[in-house]
Amino acid sequence: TILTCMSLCPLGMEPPPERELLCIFGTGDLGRSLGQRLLQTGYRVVYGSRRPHSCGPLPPGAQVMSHTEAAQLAAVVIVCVHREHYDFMEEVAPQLKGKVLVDVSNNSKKGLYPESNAEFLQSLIPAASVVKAFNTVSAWSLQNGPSDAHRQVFLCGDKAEAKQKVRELATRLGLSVLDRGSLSAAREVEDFPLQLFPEWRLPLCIATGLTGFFFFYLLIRDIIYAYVEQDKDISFRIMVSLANKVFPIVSLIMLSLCYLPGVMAAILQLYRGTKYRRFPDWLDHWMLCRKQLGLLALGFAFLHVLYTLLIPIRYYVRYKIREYTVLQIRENKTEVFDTTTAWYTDSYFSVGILGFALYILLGITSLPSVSNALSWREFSFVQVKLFLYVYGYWCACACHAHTPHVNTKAATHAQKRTHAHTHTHTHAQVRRLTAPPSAQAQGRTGAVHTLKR
Ligand SMILES: NC(=O)C1=CN([C@@H]2O[C@H](COP(=O)(O)OP(=O)(O)OC[C@H]3O[C@@H](n4cnc5c(N)ncnc54)[C@H](OP(=O)(O)O)[C@@H]3O)[C@@H](O)[C@H]2O)C=CC1
Ligand SMILES: [Cu+2]
Repeated sequence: TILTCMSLCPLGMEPPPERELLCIFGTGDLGRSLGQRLLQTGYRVVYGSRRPHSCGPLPPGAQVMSHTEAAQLAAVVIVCVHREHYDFMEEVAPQLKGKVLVDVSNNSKKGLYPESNAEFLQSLIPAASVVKAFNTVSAWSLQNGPSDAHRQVFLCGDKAEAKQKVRELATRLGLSVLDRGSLSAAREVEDFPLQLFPEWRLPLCIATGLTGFFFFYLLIRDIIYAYVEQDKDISFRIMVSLANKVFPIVSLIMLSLCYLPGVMAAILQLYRGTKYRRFPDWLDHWMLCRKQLGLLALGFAFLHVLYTLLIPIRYYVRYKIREYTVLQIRENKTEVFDTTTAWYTDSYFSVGILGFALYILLGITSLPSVSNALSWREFSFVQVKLFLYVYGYWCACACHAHTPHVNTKAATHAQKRTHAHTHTHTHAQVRRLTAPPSAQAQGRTGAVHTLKR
């Protein structure tokens, strides 16, 4: 007997455990992918189907039979059927007594049914323990091996042992599991796949609203006004000039909206004398999307930078410079270099760049991966970012407070000049425009001559 035992269990190893049998209802996309993964992981799989003999191709090694037969064989039944078809479950109810039922279903819309799918299933089969799981992984990602983004499984259920079983199963499939509590949390879990950037919604709405508002405001003020009052068509300005006014305005407003609720919350806490009371809902919502507000503000600031860098290569700007140069030549005048203007424009740009650098710094320190890597001391140092913010905001404000000032100064300067030119040259220009090309050439050589002279 010792010899036979030695040969049966060599090196004192226990005999390999019987591979556990799992049951899957439904041979659709998810049923097949999940079954395939379970087989690869070392489970045995039996499918329960309405048409065990005519269902599509199944993963090799799986058995198919009727729902009743399949349910009898396994302790865990994964229901890969849409909720609309759950009524067939009632016929199988006697075989499902005391079993673990896994509900994987999702809905196509929020609030389609009064109760969650999992709770509905539990009410159909009260004698089974329903566990909600796997609804956030897709058939596709199961087939391709789950990537990081598709690894998260949320569990909920009322029976601890049932949950433990499903947790083991999911872990063996290489998924990471998060327990969301009792079955009443199923509704929330079922809403996860339907969520569309929930914390981005409000900031995006604000950004769109502000952009739209300022765009139309500036459209009326600049372009439509010029068209109606002076009969000038400057509609081309919509693309760059107008956009480059809208973006910094929206960016600064979003930045202040990002920091305002924190200040308001602090004031509220001081006023109430306690930090243990809930904030009002609106403030709560607002506080929760601060990061997104800040990131959008950074995005708009970035656009402003790009649009500003673009200015020198714009056709309109190059045209204006050329025109002005030509006028100077014709007038035989030289503009003296104005140190004050040079100082103005240079400091305006440098303040803008520094403001943008602070913006980026704020953006980086708000990333969780960065703030998590900081020690407490470093973290409290980063708290100084509030100060940095104030400074950055001040810089940006200063920059933009200067913008109209510098611009109007330069613009009135330039305008005065061009006006002077147009006034003195109107007749000459009209003559030149109506004159034949040879005369135009003459005019030009005349200008060159005057320049040489
Ligand atoms: N596809 C996916 O990526 C994901 C799907 N889910 C959920 O998994 C469930 C199944 O999805 P999926 O596999 O894509 O759907 P499919 O439409 O591909 O498959 C559904 C299966 O349900 C069975 N079925 C259909 N009608 C009935 C009925 N009247 N009575 C009994 N059984 C029926 C059929 O199997 P048979 O013919 O063998 O009876 C069918 O193959 C859904 O609740 C879905 O929300 C969750 C996460 C991801
Ligand atoms: Cu600017």
